[in-house]
Amino acid sequence: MDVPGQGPQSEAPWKKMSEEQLEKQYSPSRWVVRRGAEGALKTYSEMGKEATKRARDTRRTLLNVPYGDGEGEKLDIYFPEAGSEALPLLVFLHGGYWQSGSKDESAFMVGPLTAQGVAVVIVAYDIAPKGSLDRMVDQVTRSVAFLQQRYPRNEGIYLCGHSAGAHLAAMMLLVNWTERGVTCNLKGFFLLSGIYDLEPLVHTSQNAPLLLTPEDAQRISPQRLLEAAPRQPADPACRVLVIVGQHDSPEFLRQSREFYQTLCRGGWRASFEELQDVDHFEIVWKLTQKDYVLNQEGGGPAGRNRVPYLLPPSGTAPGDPQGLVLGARVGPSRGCGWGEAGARWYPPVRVSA
Ligand SMILES: Nc1ccccc1C(=O)C[C@H](N)C(=O)O
Repeated sequence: MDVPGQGPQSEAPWKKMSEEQLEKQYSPSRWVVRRGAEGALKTYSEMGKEATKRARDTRRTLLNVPYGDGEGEKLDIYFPEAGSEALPLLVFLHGGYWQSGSKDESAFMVGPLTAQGVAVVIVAYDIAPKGSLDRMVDQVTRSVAFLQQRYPRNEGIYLCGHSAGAHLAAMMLLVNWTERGVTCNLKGFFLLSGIYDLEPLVHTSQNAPLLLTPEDAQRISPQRLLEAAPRQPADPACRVLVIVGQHDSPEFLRQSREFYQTLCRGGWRASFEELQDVDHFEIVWKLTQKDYVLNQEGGGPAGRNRVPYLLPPSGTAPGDPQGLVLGARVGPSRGCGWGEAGARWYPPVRVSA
């Protein structure tokens, strides 16, 4: 399958690793630098539960909205104060290696984002062993189509996924929405510490409930699918922000970097950030904190050293593009951007300026 010198797979470093090394690379909790492995998992879970409780106690919600007939096909919607259906929707897909986690402990970003006028949707999907990876991908696809149909006046759907959830979000880059009978207003993807090539996992203990074969892994790996058949975004303005933590494992860093490069080659408006001083779990639970870099406001004058992420630009003039604005790191940035080294991202108002 792999021809030397033909793309990242040919020199994939994981192929030279021992079973033990590979196991460690794909155990995010073994790379954390604070709290220890167990402490990191515990804090992550506590933060998620607390944030979800707070979100449900303080926000206007629609909980357990069915997006399909399956028992597990439910999503929770958290609304900002101002009642309108013309809102940007941030849709979150939780992590947990497709075998742990739930929507009921994953409402991390609801506080900071709803306070800024964004509706947040947390999607449940059937984790293994109940669900197969194919089923999860199909469920997430249907949840996004459902949201578009239920909120046709939305100001953009932004998919955010963490870890395994970033894989599921990335699979949405490949969906033919027309075949699904919808025109999705997908405006952006925030992929946090994701896995985009599943093949290495086939050889780790994580595969026990997943039962993936190398062929399955190939079929549902966005990295492999996009390498084999580059696909263009339906909306050329749609952006993809690939983010990984400094204290993710080298394999996780490699996966993010290579996925980002593949997106660039395929003509996507992609950007890559290695977020300093955060690990695989902090990268997402810190979304509970309004001063976290990923919760900083988008927009603002060009030239300021700001990193707009998950929030809409403030002070946008009427008629300007609304919605969430993906990263504009002003300063040295890695990789190809829009095909040029050191490319920057600017909010839409700046692009045309
Ligand atoms: N609970 C999670 C939530 C989100 C992302 C990963 C996990 C993991 O548990 C990963 C793996 N089992 C680890 O111990 O590193």
